[in-house]
Amino acid sequence: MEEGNNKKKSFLVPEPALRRMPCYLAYLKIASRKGDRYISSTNIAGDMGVDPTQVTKDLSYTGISGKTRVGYEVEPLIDALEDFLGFRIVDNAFLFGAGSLGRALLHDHGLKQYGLNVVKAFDIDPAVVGREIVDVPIHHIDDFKLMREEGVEIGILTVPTESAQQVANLMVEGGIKAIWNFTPVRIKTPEDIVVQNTSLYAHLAVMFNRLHEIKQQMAKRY
Ligand SMILES: NC(=O)c1ccc[n+]([C@@H]2O[C@H](COP(=O)([O-])OP(=O)(O)OC[C@H]3O[C@@H](n4cnc5c(N)ncnc54)[C@H](O)[C@@H]3O)[C@@H](O)[C@H]2O)c1
Repeated sequence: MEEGNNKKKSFLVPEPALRRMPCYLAYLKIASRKGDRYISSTNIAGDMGVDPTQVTKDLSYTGISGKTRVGYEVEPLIDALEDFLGFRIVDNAFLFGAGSLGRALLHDHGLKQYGLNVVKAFDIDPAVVGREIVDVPIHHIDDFKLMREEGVEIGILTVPTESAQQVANLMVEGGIKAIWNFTPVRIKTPEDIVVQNTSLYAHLAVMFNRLHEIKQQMAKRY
């Protein structure tokens, strides 16, 4: 699924709370479009299938608290969540591996909305090096070191599994401080590097398993 390499380290905000926050944000934006000015943690909890005390605790990390009886003011809470999650500041990033998944990410408009702007991509394939994909130039990986002075600290890793560790090492040497790792390889990095592993297929496996279990339960019932 999605997990970081930071289990040993202690952070102020627990990862599950951070993962729920974008869902609260999306929910609040829908409420805002409907014209709701206030919303209670009970409503949010009921609609999102979360415990109300959990909602209150999660939202307290933004520094905003609800008012008795009326709940949270929707717009300030949206602002606070976006600020807290870093979605309002756009960070530049490099992408490593402009293949099928890398290209799909370059085409995704959502990344920039959520604060991530891919400015360059790196690959080894002569068929893509020198080209642009949605205005993002593709350079040869060997040129990456020359670009370290650009101060980009975030790297997206979408190379084949066999090259994952080697490219991750290059990324770290080149000044990357946070790696969004889409490969299934559990890459090894120095302690001060943030690694976020993401797998669509892990979620797919959970979906298949749940579907299978529900079908079995239904079959037993009837
Ligand atoms: N997390 C997910 O949900 C998910 C989904 C799909 C694929 N993946 C993983 O993402 C990775 C990429 O998958 P894909 O389908 O896009 O593969 P792909 O073969 O289409 O693309 C890989 C790209 O990396 C380039 N590359 C190879 N070695 C390189 C190197 N040393 N430096 C820079 N670029 C290099 C290749 O030329 C190619 O363009 C794989 O590890 C795959 O397992 C993960």
